[in-house]
Amino acid sequence: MTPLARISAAIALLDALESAPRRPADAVANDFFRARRFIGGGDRRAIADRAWGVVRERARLDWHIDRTGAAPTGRLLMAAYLLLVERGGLAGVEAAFNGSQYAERPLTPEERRVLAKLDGQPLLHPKMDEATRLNLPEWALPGLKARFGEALPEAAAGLEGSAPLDLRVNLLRTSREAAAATLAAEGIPTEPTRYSPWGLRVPDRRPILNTRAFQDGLVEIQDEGSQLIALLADARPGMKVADYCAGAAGKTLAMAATMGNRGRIAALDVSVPRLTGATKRLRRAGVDNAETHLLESGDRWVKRRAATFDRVLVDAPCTGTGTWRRNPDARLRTTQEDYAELITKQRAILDRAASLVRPGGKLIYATCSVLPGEDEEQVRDFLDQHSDFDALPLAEAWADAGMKGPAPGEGPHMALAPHSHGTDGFFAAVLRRRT
Ligand SMILES: C[S@@+](CC[C@H](N)C(=O)[O-])C[C@H]1O[C@@H](n2cnc3c(N)ncnc32)[C@H](O)[C@@H]1O
Repeated sequence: MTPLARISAAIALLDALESAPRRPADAVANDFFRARRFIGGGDRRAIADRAWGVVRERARLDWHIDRTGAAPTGRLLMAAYLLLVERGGLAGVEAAFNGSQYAERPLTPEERRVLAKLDGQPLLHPKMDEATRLNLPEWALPGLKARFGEALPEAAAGLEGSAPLDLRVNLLRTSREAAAATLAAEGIPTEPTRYSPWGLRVPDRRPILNTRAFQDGLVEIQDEGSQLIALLADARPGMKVADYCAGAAGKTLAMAATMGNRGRIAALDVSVPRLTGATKRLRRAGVDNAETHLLESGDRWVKRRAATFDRVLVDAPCTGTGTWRRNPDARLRTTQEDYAELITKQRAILDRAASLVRPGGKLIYATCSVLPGEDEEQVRDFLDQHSDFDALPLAEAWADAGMKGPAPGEGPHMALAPHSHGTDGFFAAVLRRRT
């Protein structure tokens, strides 16, 4: 593909995203490329990079375009991106939209008028409101301010950065050192992660899905923060563990490893496709102490097993604000209403899951959100309603899990963020049932 054809295809992808505003962008992009199998790998990457670039900067580009009185079409967004982000100059944009074969048709007089107004403006305009300047949705701003205070600009920049590729070594199959050596022999250098004893970071995000190490189940892709949640669960050999909201079993796998494949894990979820994915991953990783169960309405599974689990991990559905750098479209898609609905849902899930914990057992509540409303405020409300549970200070939960070094933070709970920990934004609270 020529460079101009790639720009044109990126605009077509933006239009496809725009026509499915509630669908996750990566699902739309997968469909887009599946319908265009003639596009090769290098072209795909170039097209997706440009389209994601626009998605990342969408709020700021909208702000600029809105001031000219125009509507943000795919073509205008791309042209504004080339102008304001790539700083290609007006002549460069005209050249990209030159109407030659496979290139975009020339700019219309109206598009030219808009772009002439944007030409020379800084992307971060002094008149921009705080939310747009920081690239944060209005609905999340109060919560983010409460979480980060003075450090908000730094934290917002962290949530915009590019995410590293982290691997969790499958201790059922190998050691961290041996996995690193296997990957190095396949041309993938890695570094040990800062906090997780099982983690390897791939510094330049090389593709690893075709490596032997991955295909043989020696490593799984999992952000270091996510690994730490599984670690705090402190699941030990012989225990009975429930992974409530198990999804595709990311944390089930990690807990199976700390349990040395001994004891039982129930991986529970309401989604059939996710549990199907979980079953495949468990097999590939050689886990044989876990079973999946689909939670359905009217299901008596939870009731029948009340107060019988040593550990219950609730990895609750959330706004995903902590993973915005991986899913830049989520900050555009999620609304205030979604946020309110999720808070209600999290409360119900936590209540139900808590009934599974035996006296003396631990309940771990986790999200990939950095908003206190989904995190410590949920924990506080839960503890107000459940006098039989106490919060375990992070340092104690960390030590319980066999960790010698300092815990990743000083607060009562674990609150990770890209700018402070180099991980995605995650929250975890460890609660112990007394009676
Ligand atoms: C954050 S994701 C879990 C990710 C997973 N633990 C992992 O590490 O890969 C949240 C999950 O909660 C599930 N979920 C949503 N509502 C639920 C409910 N009422 N009960 C149990 N699981 C639910 C979703 O299907 C989704 O898989």
